[in-house]
Amino acid sequence: MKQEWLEGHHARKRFGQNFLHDRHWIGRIVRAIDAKPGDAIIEIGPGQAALTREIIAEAGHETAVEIDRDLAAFLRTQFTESELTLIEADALKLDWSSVLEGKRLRIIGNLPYNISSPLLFALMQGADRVIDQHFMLQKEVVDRMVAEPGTKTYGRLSVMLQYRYKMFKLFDVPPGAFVPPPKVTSSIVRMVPLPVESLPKVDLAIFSDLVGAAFQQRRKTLRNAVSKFLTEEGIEAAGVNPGLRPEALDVDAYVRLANEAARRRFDERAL
Ligand SMILES: C[S@@+](CC[C@H](N)C(=O)[O-])C[C@H]1O[C@@H](n2cnc3c(N)ncnc32)[C@H](O)[C@@H]1O
Repeated sequence: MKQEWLEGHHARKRFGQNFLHDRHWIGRIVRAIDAKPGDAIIEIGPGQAALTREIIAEAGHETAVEIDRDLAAFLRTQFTESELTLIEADALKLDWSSVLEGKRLRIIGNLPYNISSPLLFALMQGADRVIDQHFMLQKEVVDRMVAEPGTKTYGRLSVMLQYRYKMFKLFDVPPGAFVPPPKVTSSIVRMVPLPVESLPKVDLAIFSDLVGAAFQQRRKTLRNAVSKFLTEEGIEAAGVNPGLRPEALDVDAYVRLANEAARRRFDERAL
């Protein structure tokens, strides 16, 4: 019997290592993912294989991205090459569009919390090749991802991700499920990319900049918060009341503002 844990491995803070140890919670997460034989699963940060073992048992194979060399060496002792394809790399520096090429993928991970937002944005690039994503993240981050307009947690992360994915917060996981226990509660989120045909057309760079600017000044009214992009009259032309605060607008309203800003920029250039 191979050892199940890497004895003597000290959890590395810089890699956000909190390993799942509790069978009950591992079981709940694996049931939520519900892998089927032949599913093309990619796991970010397999660590000591708490989820990996179960997923490979169900799907037969998994591709995983791990940054820690010691853990990567350990993982190679646990699985055959036909069970695990291991990419030893920093998930933030990976060219996701090439990794996600071809197959319709299911992405999972108990993510290192320090890189969760940039990683979520990087994965958006390849969302058209993804069936779904299941992640464990800090509860506060998941609350922001799924937040509705008009709430305190609604912000840039909510608007940008809700533009591209339908998201479901599934359940919370307490610190005691991990070794070492993190300081915060975690949550499991399911993200399902919306069909490309259903996405409203928008210039993503302008959309992202405008939404970022709006929420940087979330206490101001829109007329002030997005003044770099649109005049008051421009905001009205997009069908939005300039006296509202940024958190009052839904994703569609931000798309309309970004499109109006893009159109006006284009018209200015054409003059
Ligand atoms: C929170 S631990 C989860 C480990 C394991 N999946 C579990 O549930 O017990 C995060 C894992 O991600 C790895 N990791 C951290 N930063 C990474 C990065 N930039 N790219 C790839 N893996 C990373 C860590 O080494 C660690 O194995």
